Amino acid sequence: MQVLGLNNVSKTYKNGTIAVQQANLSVREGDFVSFVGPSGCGKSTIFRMAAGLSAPTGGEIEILGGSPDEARKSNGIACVFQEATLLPWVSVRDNIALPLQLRKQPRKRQIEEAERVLHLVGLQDYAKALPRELSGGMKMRVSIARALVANPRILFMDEPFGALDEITRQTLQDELLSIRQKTERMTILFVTHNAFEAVYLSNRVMVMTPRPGRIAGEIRIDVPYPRGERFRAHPDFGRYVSEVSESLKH
Ligand SMILES: Nc1ncnc2c1ncn2[C@@H]1O[C@H](COP(=O)(O)OP(=O)(O)OP(=O)(O)O)[C@@H](O)[C@H]1O
Repeated sequence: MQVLGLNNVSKTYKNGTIAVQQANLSVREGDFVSFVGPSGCGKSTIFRMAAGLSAPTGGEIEILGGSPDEARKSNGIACVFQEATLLPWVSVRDNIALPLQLRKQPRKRQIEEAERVLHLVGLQDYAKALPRELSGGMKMRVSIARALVANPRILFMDEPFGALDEITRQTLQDELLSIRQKTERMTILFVTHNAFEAVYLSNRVMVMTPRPGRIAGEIRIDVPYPRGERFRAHPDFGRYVSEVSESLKH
């Protein structure tokens, strides 16, 4: 079942910058789709349009059977960005509960749901901590938990691990795949500069051209989940990474 469709989608900013030109894409439920491409090729712009945060100047976007704005308002989608953007003065649990609080859910439900996703990201012992007491990786886990708290069907992640060291990054990649296994049929769209990360996580890697951004091609990673260290060490992994890296040069 298609959950996201881009039909000739373009975006020209008011200053005349053509950020995205005629992007076409069909994402099926349960896909893990990564976008790779040079800096400034329009990856974030595509995301912002699909997530209803910015309007396209051409073409159509259908998401969860309606418009991006409808999907955002109905909690069907959630976003995670490179910066964790937590409220510094409230506890981890309340940061996570924020989307439910904004939708005026009963307090009891807010706490139950926040506790549920705290377990999912392994931070159950930090419910009462403040963000400043956490490491960068833990802050990102909180940010992911906050995105998951309202059970989105599509999760947009824009370079979520870009600011983390390599070891933390790999740990979080594994945690994300494990969350995905537990979260039935959640679809993930993921922006990264890193070919290794894209191959490890995704079943589809979309390669973008330099500005104006177009989706130049797709590389399918036909390796079943769950994936783990054995995949990272497998010759197929290196081959896929080379294929993605090569396609970025064209
Ligand atoms: N609000 C804006 N107004 C004008 N131009 C913009 C705006 N946002 C982005 N751009 C331009 O659009 C192009 C695409 O930007 P975008 O952030 O989508 O690229 P990106 O591929 O996500 O880049 P990066 O990998 O560096 O994060 C860039 O040339 C950028 O300067």
